[in-house]
Amino acid sequence: MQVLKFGGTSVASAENIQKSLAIVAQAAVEAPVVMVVSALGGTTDALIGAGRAAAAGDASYSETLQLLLARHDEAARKLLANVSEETLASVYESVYDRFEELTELCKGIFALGELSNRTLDRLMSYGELLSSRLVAAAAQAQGMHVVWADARQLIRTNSRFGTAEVDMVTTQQQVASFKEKMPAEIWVVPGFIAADSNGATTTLGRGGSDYTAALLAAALDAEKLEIWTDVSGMMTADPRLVRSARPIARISYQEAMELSHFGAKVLYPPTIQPVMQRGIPLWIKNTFAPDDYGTLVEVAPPRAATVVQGISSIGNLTLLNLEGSGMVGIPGFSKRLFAALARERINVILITQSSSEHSICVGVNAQDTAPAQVAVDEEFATEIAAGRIEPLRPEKDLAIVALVGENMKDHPGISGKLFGALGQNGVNIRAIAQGASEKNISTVIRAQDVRKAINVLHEAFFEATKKQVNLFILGPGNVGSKLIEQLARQQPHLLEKLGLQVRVVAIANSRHCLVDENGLDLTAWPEELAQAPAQTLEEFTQLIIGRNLRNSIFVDVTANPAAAGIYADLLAKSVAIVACNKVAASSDYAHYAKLKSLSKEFNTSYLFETNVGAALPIIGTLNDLTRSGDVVRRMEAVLSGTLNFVFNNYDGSRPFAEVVRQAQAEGYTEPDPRLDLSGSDVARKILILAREAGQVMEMSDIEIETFLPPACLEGDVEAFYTQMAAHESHFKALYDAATAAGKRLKFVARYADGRAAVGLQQVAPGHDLYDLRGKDNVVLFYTDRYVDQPLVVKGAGAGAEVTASGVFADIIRAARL
Ligand SMILES: NC(=O)C1=CN([C@@H]2O[C@H](COP(=O)(O)OP(=O)(O)OC[C@H]3O[C@@H](n4cnc5c(N)ncnc54)[C@H](OP(=O)(O)O)[C@@H]3O)[C@@H](O)[C@H]2O)C=CC1
Ligand SMILES: N[C@@H](CC=O)C(=O)O
Repeated sequence: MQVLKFGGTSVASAENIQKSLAIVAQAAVEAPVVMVVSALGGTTDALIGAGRAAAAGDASYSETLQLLLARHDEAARKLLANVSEETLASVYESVYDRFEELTELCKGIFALGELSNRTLDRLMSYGELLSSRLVAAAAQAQGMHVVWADARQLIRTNSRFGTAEVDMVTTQQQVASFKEKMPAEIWVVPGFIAADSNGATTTLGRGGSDYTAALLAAALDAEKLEIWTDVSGMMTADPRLVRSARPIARISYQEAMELSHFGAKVLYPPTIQPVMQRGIPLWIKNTFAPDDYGTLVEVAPPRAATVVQGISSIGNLTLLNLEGSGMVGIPGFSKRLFAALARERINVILITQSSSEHSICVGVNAQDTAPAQVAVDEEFATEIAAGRIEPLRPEKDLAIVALVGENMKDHPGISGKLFGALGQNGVNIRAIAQGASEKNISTVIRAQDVRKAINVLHEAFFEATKKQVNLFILGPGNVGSKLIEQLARQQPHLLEKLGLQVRVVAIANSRHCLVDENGLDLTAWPEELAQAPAQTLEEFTQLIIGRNLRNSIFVDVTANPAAAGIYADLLAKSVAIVACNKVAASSDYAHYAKLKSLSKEFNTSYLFETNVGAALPIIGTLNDLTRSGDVVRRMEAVLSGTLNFVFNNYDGSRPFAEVVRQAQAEGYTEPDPRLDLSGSDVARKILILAREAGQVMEMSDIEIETFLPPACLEGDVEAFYTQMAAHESHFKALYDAATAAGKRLKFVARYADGRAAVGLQQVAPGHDLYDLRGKDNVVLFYTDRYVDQPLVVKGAGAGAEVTASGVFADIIRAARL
């Protein structure tokens, strides 16, 4: 024999019932079938609602019953369209009779104003009684040899209404004798319901139809049990939370049990025990895609390709912490804690105790929080009054996320990877539990982190080839728009070669903010951004934090001080920062140091390679030197693309101001070009290099020798250009003097022994800085290892395209951390 169970969606409508019957008909060709059915999807909830309404004196329960009747009536008409009048009348009678009973029952509840567990069990049983009658009639109408079997005559339980426990021995006997009396090709049996020794209706818990099927499979020693549902098997994670979740083909009973306990809703947890005891294979199949393989739960599945089989979660969790020095070394505290909870019938989901014995922590369903608190505080009233332990401390809004897999046993590094992946994404772990069997590692985290945590873990354990990265880009100007262009072009390459799915979730400037959590269209963004709503920087920060997406990176492509002010908040939430904005790294040393330490503390990136020399690997090289123990003694550099361009192109044949305008037009200058021309931009770059070399320095420690007449720095940018034009002779004189000496003008930054200065110099031929073309930058590092011959980094040091490519490279570094 074989047992096939069809869940609520599989029998939710006449069409679905037809699909289920087709599956049964095909199976019956091989061997007799026991078809266990749930109530039509949504019926049980409706019945409970009607019962509660009636008990509360709300007459609207009768409308609920009418709706249920109409729904069953409609299904019956469709399913039985071709049967004789006589058959139809008899089916209708049985359906209407049930509704009459149901109506009477609800009237009684209404009159008494009370809904006991016993009555509720009876009330709920009508869902399966009706559906199974309907399915049996439809099967008969199709010419199948069907017997309707009342589960209450098959499955015996005790009289604990609501949570009845099965009497296996009597159930086995009743099933055997029924089989003898009523042999048939197909039995149709209502799931979920049973009866106690007095014949009173009991139920097996929500989802209990799976259990009914497993009990019958065990009692009949069936060849197999099939659970037909609306998904193609047990999944590696909840597909509503993880898009890339996939079905698990083969899994052991123990693993399936762990996963079903931890919220894999396709299987009611107690289902596995009866079939596991007899080694009956259990299939989970999809009624709506019957050809899909599904999941086979069996004794010894082949070794899985992945160490972890699935990731599961339980929401609505409260942690109860019992703490106090009075517990240490005294036997019996845990026993009393668990006894107090058990007296209130509170189920303990998770237990942890530190070896200091100073605290015990248990996880319970959130709805049990208040009764648990009362029960435990009462139990320990004496100790609490004496100050030996604290009153029970509940922590709410938590969830469990668990890794499940038999291969985790004796496999080092699994917990390390788990903690690393969660830690990098700012998911704080409140408690941990791992049984000695090593089949399950459970972590308790904030409920609001569950989606992110499961996705991060799914990527870490199942998608070695893919990691999703979520970018929030502020400042799509000169550099920012080039960056977006490069990202759009390289997305396929990143996925294929680096396994990175880089999505731009938000783009904002000072006026608008465009957001799409599924990733923006990187071609249409300029028009869409212009139409998008306004958002303050504070709101943008909250957007990044609030979305709580895994592997989030804030990309600051502005020159704005306020934007630099949000890094600390983001790093503290494990959001990585990639900035070409130089404000933060050149701000007060204390702030710079705080950002560096937050990045360490929260194990996330703060990268700003483009702050010096655009995309040239200057900061990276310096970091490599110092990390390997070298000491930077001296640096000599040209760090302004703008100034190098200007002095390479100015010879007095056209006005100095015009050459500066050209540098601005070509995208080398800061948004405010006065920063370049005044030497301030170079000063902040040498400051950043000195700091990265290990010096504690402030901007005020940098000596800036400006070559601009003071009048050029008064007023706004237009006044700056006007004043430069007015002082043309000053610039010409600087040029002529250098040329007369056979030298070139270079704006040079120098650092030595903790002191730094920037200024214009005449550089002679043969000097390392003399032959520096166009907008190039160069840095000469003199260190303990590079004593006479410096380590030189040289190349294009400004421009939107190259700078964007440097930001891009930092994004990849942050993504691959
Ligand atoms: N050009 C280069 O060679 C290099 C540049 N950099 C750095 O790149 C950064 C950007 O330069 P660049 O692209 O030329 O500058 P742009 O002026 O072209 O772009 C700046 C962008 O920032 C936005 N922005 C400004 N203030 C805010 C704010 N408060 N909130 C949100 N968005 C804001 C602007 O939006 P809006 O249009 O609304 O004002 C604009 O989109 C600068 O920090 C610069 O130092 C670094 C290395 C090299
Ligand atoms: N304005 C800067 C650009 C990069 O920092 C420069 O000219 O070097």
